[in-house]
Amino acid sequence: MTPGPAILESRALTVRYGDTLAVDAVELAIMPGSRTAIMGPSGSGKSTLVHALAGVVRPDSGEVWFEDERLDLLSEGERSRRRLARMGMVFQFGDLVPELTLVENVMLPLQVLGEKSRHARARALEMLDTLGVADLADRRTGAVSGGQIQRAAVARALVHRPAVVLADEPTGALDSLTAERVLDTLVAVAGATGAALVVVTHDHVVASHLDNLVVVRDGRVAEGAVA
Ligand SMILES: Nc1ncnc2c1ncn2[C@@H]1O[C@H](COP(=O)(O)OP(=O)(O)OP(=O)(O)O)[C@@H](O)[C@H]1O
Repeated sequence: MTPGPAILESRALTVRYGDTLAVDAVELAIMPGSRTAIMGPSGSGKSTLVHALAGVVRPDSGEVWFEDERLDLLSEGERSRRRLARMGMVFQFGDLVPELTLVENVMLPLQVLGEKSRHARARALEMLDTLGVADLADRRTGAVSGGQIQRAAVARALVHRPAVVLADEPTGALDSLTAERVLDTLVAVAGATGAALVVVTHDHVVASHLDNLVVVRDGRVAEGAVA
């Protein structure tokens, strides 16, 4: 099969955990620069789907295409390199390294890509500034708020200008006002860098900031709609 115009695409993607069919023959196409919400009941397979799209979880069958390449056929090391270089990930609790400062965390993707420390630091500070937390750059995660950690996590996910940002409940641990602000910034910065955005969420307010809605039920895409 030839790859389509999507930047990230699954074909008959299936993931099992033992007897549990977590993702069941999912067909999903993420277009460049698009903004997609993935919603559905707890345990319906949203996280597993996103992790399989990111190449973290290898499918039992089916295909994952990323930038015209079969991600699922690559070795773990190659998948990890593609992910670090071309994807950004944001999780519910930020997932920053607590021993590092915010700026050191945001520098990580650039350093993995071989950028010199001085340049990486300058770009990381710029991105933290865009997210409104540059003044906290030299603090560790223990000394800032949850909303500020999520801003730094968004900065880390976008600093290397990835093609796609995959976010799994990125604002799930925040109060609704902070969540909305973080999400607004995520959408704006992803838009400015041209990254496609895929956000798993339980929150209809969060989904309303995005353009496409994918509903997952029992591991299947139940519905795809353009808001
Ligand atoms: N590591 C694992 N080992 C075994 N089963 C798992 C594992 N991870 C997920 N599952 C199962 O796979 C199914 C899908 O889980 P998944 O976490 O993808 O759902 P979800 O829609 O993201 O749920 P939630 O909204 O509660 O985070 C569930 O039945 C879950 O119990």
